[in-house]
Amino acid sequence: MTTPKYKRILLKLSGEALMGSDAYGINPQTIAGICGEVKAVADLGVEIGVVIGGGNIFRGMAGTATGMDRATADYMGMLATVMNAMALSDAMRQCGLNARVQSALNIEQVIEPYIRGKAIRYLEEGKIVIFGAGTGNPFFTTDTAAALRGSEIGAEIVLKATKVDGIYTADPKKDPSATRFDKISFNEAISRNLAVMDATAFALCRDQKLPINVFSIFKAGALKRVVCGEDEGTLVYC
Ligand SMILES: Nc1ncnc2c1ncn2[C@@H]1O[C@H](COP(=O)(O)OP(=O)(O)O)[C@@H](O)[C@H]1O
Ligand SMILES: O=c1ccn([C@@H]2O[C@H](COP(=O)(O)OP(=O)(O)O)[C@@H](O)[C@H]2O)c(=O)[nH]1
Repeated sequence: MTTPKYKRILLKLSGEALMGSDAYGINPQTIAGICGEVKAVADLGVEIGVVIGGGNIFRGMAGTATGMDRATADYMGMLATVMNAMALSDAMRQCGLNARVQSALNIEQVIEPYIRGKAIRYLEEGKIVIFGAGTGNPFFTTDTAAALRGSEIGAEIVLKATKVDGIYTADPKKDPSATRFDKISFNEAISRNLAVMDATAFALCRDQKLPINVFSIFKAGALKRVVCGEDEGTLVYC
């Protein structure tokens, strides 16, 4: 059996990863595929915390473009991540995984609040914990929520699952000549202003000495390869 390199991980799934080829929302085949990738890692005995984005439903910055107050738009974005968290937990249940959702915003009739000790207990019991509502604060992103929750639960690494297969010298969607880094230090990633992740998230992980690996969620088996310490995506190190 393959031996995982990490005992506990924090997986950040971008909201847009749930869209598949749709224009917005959640694509059932895509979410089922992602659950399959997560199951392959859970079956190795790895403890998994998940932070889910909301960009497939609502993005705060898009709201402000229409003149909406930034904080109001950000709260709407956080509620979007709650919907994704609920959809993901249900899809996980359908593929035989035991998941719990916790929310950084209080909506007790819908999901339980974020309680760090309880989240850690669930992880120890082998349950997957999905953290909804980001950090619970406007002006932040779910990447920062991943850095925060990853630090809080004592994860050994933050795995950022996204649409690109690593960190490039420039946004590969806009610049076809961009080249991929195998690894990059936090300081270089921050000083190069790489838009793949926000500086707050990079800085928090750097200060907590929590490495990040950026990889493609659409590449079959990539998540398992990262967890097993194989060369996949881009590693951000201290
Ligand atoms: N230097 C870079 N290397 C890799 N991806 C980058 C870079 N700059 C910008 N990106 C973009 O960042 C996105 C990954 O961030 P993510 O949070 O998943 O996306 P979004 O915020 O759009 O949901 C990629 O889809 C890619 O287009
Ligand atoms: O701690 C947080 C996390 C998220 N958001 C809001 O929720 C939206 C969705 O999160 P994000 O853009 O990080 O999702 P992703 O890019 O991963 O799909 C953001 O645009 C913000 O408006 C926020 O205000 N605070």
